[in-house]
Amino acid sequence: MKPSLARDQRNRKSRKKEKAKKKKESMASSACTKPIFPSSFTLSSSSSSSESKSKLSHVSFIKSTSTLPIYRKLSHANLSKRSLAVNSVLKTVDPSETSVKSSKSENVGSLGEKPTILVSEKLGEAGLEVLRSLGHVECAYDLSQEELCSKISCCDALIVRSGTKVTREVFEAGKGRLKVVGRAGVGIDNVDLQAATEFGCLVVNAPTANTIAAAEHGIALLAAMARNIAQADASTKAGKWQRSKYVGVSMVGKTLAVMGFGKVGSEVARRAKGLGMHVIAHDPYAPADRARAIGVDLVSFDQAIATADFISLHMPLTPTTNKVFNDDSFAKMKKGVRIVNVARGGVIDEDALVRALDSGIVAQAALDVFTEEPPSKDSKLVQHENVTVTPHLGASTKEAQEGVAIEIAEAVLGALKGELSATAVNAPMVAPEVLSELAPYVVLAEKLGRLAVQLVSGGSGIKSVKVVYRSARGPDDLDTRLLRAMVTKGIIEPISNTIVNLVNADFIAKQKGLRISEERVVVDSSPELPLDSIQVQISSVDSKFASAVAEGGHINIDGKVKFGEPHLTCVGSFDVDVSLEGNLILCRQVDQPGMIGRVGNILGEQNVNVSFMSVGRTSRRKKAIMAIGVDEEPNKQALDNIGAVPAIEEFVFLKL
Ligand SMILES: NC(=O)C1=CN([C@@H]2O[C@H](COP(=O)(O)OP(=O)(O)OC[C@H]3O[C@@H](n4cnc5c(N)ncnc54)[C@H](O)[C@@H]3O)[C@@H](O)[C@H]2O)C=CC1
Ligand SMILES: O=C(O)C(=O)COP(=O)(O)O
Repeated sequence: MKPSLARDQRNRKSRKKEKAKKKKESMASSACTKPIFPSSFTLSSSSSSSESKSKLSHVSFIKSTSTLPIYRKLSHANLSKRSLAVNSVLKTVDPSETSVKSSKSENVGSLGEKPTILVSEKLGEAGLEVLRSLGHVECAYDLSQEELCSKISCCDALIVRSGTKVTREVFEAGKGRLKVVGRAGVGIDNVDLQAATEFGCLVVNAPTANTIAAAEHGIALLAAMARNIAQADASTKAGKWQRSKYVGVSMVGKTLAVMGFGKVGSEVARRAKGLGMHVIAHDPYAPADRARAIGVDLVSFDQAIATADFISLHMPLTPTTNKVFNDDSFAKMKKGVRIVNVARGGVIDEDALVRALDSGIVAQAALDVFTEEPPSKDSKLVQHENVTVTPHLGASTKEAQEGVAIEIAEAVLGALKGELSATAVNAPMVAPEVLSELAPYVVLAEKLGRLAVQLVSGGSGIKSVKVVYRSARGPDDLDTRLLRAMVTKGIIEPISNTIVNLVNADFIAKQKGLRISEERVVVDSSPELPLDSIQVQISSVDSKFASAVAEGGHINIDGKVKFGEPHLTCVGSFDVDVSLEGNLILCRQVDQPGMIGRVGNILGEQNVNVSFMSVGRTSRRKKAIMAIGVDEEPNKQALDNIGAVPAIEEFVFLKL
């Protein structure tokens, strides 16, 4: 079987331009109660493959759920090197909720209409300025949960620090509009990540800018605690002169156990070494060579707490670390141990700590963080005479706050533009160079998914989908997460009202009982290209177009990227070659002269423009498949007339 030639390519480019212009004119804009972004976009390479490969600034977005594509050019002037514009798989707006007004979006670059960004806690001015350059910024602090839920429905992004609880209710209230939550700092324990993922909302944080501030605060608390600085200060200000009461302990030569040897933990360790301390660390995930490089021994949890004179906590609050310091662990500690916590209050059982302080197991504690913030005024822990406290000041230096604000502002704006951020917390991170070369295949993957699902006959529940990637590259040399997400999007969106994106694709597939498996086939093609072809198979379903069912009994379609454009190259076991744009009619007929003309005439009579046509056949004068690309949707009459052509055995109309 040989694919026959595509025709009518001459005017393709000019038609495309016209379409793009039309779409621009009818672009959506927003009111407060309406989401401002057009519905789900997918990445499309620009019309020439060389353009799309060389620069992502040539990448445009196509609104693919509608027959009216919207093209936009991305401005990359301010893109952070750590993130890259790829796609709008992060856009979560429900098409049914999108308002369409005449466009004001010409002057707002790739963001279209200005997004609304709610900042619910104090953020450095430098970051606010970055945000204001592209969005409407509303700073509203100390909101109650109800107030936050009410405001969020009008917001595209929310920026928080540690004081805002971004609960499931908040995501529910922001559904259809809220696309990104930015945590201006490290710890994301105040954000319900599961809910964020379910609602397709990206969560990004600013993980690096406050590391030093937190480490310095840890060291400050360590030294202040060892020398009773806070207590002595209060006593002296109260008119006392208690020199013998506030005799401290030395740090030099003492053992410090750093619990959590990540960014902050290792900076604390480095500084403690400078103070002449012997530093050990516990972190089940930290590489031993990094510890060795700083002169730190990695030890077990029990070993760390049993040998330390000082313990400094730097692990995140997770279900595993929740109250990991409890009666049991205090009982294993060296009597008279001193504890610093600049991580999270929740890693300590605070009642158990009070008991350990009272019994003398713990001589002193210095705490920046609490289970409940602010802690109650009569908290026994806060009031304990051997406890030094600060009100969650670890990240609060001018430098850190400025850095964090800029870091989060860039990440949030990037996410709103459809970029994948290097600081995404609930989405896979795909390297920029990988994204760049996968861009045209992203479009292909979604279109194949969208086509395949339309070939399933109504009533057949889809349970199992297989995506086969043919590539000259080895399986480890191809990151397919993005492609799998796009196939999932293509399959699920036409048959449900769920918007699928990179954040929620796997979750939504699982929730709908859809098993998406992947297979890599190494083929003898150019390793320069990431992929030769993508095949989507849907098994155990009936098809409304029997010819789409391949020998194995599953619906089968293949596609390739040709000249930067997605092409359908196989339907069932018939080879075709048709560009995946506009709409598609697939006909199976007896292979005989005049078929193209007859169908073409029927469409022409109804003013339906044919963009491509391709015929694949089993053998001469036997069965053939005709794939016809059409710009407009044929009316019922045209479709009935096609069906009435005697040689046509079956046909199907598919929207791309
Ligand atoms: N008080 C404050 O203002 C600040 C507090 N923080 C807190 O400090 C924490 C650490 O921050 P970074 O060092 O930047 O994060 P990080 O992610 O670089 O380091 C955390 C480390 O904890 C380790 N870890 C995870 N589970 C563990 C366990 N069960 N036992 C021991 N180690 C475990 C991880 O492997 C990782 O190496 C954050 O999660 C945040 O809660 C961070 C900045 C400021
Ligand atoms: O970055 C972190 O994890 C912090 O705890 C800092 O919190 P903050 O932004 O100061 O409320």
